[in-house]
Amino acid sequence: MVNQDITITSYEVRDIRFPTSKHLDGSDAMNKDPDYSAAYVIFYTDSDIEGHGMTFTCGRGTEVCCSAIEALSVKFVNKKLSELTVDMRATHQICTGDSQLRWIGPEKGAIHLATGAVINAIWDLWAKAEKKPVWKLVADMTPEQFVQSIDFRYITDAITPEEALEILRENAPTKAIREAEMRAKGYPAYTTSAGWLGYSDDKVRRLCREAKEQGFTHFKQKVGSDKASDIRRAALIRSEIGYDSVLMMDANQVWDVKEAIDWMEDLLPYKPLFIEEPTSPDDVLGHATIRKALYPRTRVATGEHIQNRVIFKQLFQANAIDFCQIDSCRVGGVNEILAILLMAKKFNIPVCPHAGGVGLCEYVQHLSLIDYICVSASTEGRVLEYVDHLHEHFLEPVVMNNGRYVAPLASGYSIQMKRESIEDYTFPTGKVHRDA
Ligand SMILES: C[C@H](O)[C@@H](O)[C@@H](O)[C@H](O)C(=O)O
Ligand SMILES: [Mg+2]
Repeated sequence: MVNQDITITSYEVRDIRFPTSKHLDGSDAMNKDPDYSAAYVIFYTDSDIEGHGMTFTCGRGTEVCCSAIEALSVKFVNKKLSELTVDMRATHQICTGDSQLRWIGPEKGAIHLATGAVINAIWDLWAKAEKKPVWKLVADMTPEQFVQSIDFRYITDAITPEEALEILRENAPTKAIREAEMRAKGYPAYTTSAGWLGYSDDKVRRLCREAKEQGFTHFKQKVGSDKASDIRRAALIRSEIGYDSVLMMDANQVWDVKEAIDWMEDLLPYKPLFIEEPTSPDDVLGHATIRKALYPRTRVATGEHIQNRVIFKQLFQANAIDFCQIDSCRVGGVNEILAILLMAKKFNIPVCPHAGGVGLCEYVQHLSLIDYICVSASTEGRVLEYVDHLHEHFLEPVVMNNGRYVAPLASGYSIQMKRESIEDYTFPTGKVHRDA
């Protein structure tokens, strides 16, 4: 493969922060004032192709992820791209299997967020070398190549490589039909940006109206800070979107298990499709208890803080969730996502990725296309999150049309930021921070 005859020569890591807390964009009951940020990495090569990747953070702490990215990136210098892509499972394990770094995980927290950035940058590099978007690179893989990129350690009690192959082989003959459909129609989305907790009622009302006009039929509301205000806000949103549209609710981990059930009882009249992150992301059995108490009056969703495939496995095994919200860089990048998509398919749980923040929409559009074309072969009950912030900083920002993501066609993982944005928002030396 001539395309891949390139070698990584160096890397650059940047701490990039956007002052979104100024207008409370992205605010919720737990994250009251996020500054949407990226721990960002660029792999340079001996050609003009660069691999870009990032992991999403909320401001303070981005420097910790940058340090972890440095620790991992150095391991890729002098590697040939072909040497990395020939065995993507082994490439993933360069990050997750380091015999010393592993101690500060394993496969969780800042070091795993860093793995997400680094592995995603390698996929970006590979896809650019092959002149394909990442989703198409994966959609063109044989079932064997797809499975070869996954680390099945710790999940074979839920799905074996053979079972994974069976799923992919069954879908392979019809992949082209679904690909054509996605190119023509795009992937259905829902919006969160109308319902941030820190927005005034008037602003929420206006944003709901605008989103409806743009074709959205699914809306997410932030809850969990003050029950009376949640009830008032739910009534307000319902009055704007009606009961033909779908309302979701997101508590961002604020409640204890019993508190979650009691609080939601009072919000059920507004018919939320699901309650997202009702409690700690590590509490598998707590999610199962909440689900048992509320199902089917509402359902349970989680994923943006689920640290790895093992916890997703347990959530599936324990019947703890109804919607699986993979996060493109919370877990260790594309490889681990593929494992989670396959498990979700086996347990018949729809995948509705977490997006928003900065860069997450750009990433996850690829993942939902992979899910539909190769794995789930269904869009039923599936919507991909959309948040209308910071897209202007990307070279190839997401494109929405009538409440759907338009399939991205540019090479790579759509995550490359404009050089000017990288410079201006680098913390603390960039122009935006110096002038603040
Ligand atoms: C801090 C962030 O904006 C979160 O509120 C956001 O990721 C949210 O949970 C979501 O589901 O989009
Ligand atoms: Mg959320």
